[in-house]
Amino acid sequence: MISPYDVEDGVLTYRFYGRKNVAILGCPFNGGQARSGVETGPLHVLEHGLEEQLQSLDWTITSCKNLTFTPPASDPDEGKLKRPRFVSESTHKVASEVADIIKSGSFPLTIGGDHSLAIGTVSGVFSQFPDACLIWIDAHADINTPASTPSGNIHGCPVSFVMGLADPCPPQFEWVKPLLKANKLAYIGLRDVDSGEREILKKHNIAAYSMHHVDKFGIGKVVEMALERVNPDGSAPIHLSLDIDALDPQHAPATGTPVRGGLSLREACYICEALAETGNLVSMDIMECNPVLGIDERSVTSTISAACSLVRCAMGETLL
Ligand SMILES: NC(=[NH2+])NCCC[C@H](N)C(=O)O
Ligand SMILES: [Mn+2]
Ligand SMILES: [Mn+2]
Repeated sequence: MISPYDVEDGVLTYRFYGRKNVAILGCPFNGGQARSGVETGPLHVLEHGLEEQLQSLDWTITSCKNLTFTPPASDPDEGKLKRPRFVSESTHKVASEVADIIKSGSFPLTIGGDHSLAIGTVSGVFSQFPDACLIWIDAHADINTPASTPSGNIHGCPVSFVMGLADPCPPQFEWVKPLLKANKLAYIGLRDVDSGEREILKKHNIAAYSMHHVDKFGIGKVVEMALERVNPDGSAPIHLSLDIDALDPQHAPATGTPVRGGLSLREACYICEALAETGNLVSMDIMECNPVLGIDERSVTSTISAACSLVRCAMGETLL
């Protein structure tokens, strides 16, 4: 049984908040990887009408702001890591914004930008909800360490940073606390995992459901198993970090590191709905939409509208 949920007059309860207040945090940031354009993701998602869509789901938008990120004048590589200062300073800012949003009683909805931003969102959420768990929906595990990263792109490393696996911790990231424990993390949608990452997943016995598991068990069972692993008694707050490349490129082609054989739109929607159903969702990231990489108007629109659909599902749409 998936953890119980409260439905009152057909409206989902978000039990860690008194009312349905959401603060949208646009993060036009691209420093965690090499392809420009991902910084325009938030603008496209908002122009698609996300605010109105959330309002029609009875959410009050308490704030909607875009952060600004300015690259430092000098930012030499730290070992293999590229743009360590830019990523560190930017994600530090995101962490404090997310923490402030939660303190003010709103649900932080963070729109990226590349997935290195999750260093900030996870740090912010776990500073306020120390017993939270993290559901990471992605083609990639993003758990490379500074030693294992094949690319040096920090968007492939955020999970290792928030778990404190980077040893030694790069000096730029000393502010990041190891708030995430291995038994509080579950992945769904994996299909492009580096060999170093595979070792880390095994060593720490992290709940990782790949596309193979989705095919084998079906998405309903996979979500149930994932929640059972990270939230066995159903009481923990949940942060959802969603990389749009978890979707099959058929549905979300405009992204920097697409991988074939991904989640159908319905499977991804189902994950979001099931998490909403728990009533325990406290925060969500939607990352890695890169409109510049769409080959035509249609591929951009399908990517952005998929992102908006997933947000709406997590914010209670289909159960209303
Ligand atoms: N957030 C993402 N799209 N990450 C892709 C990571 C790709 C690869 N594993 C790397 O470390 O570079
Ligand atoms: Mn990815
Ligand atoms: Mn990712």
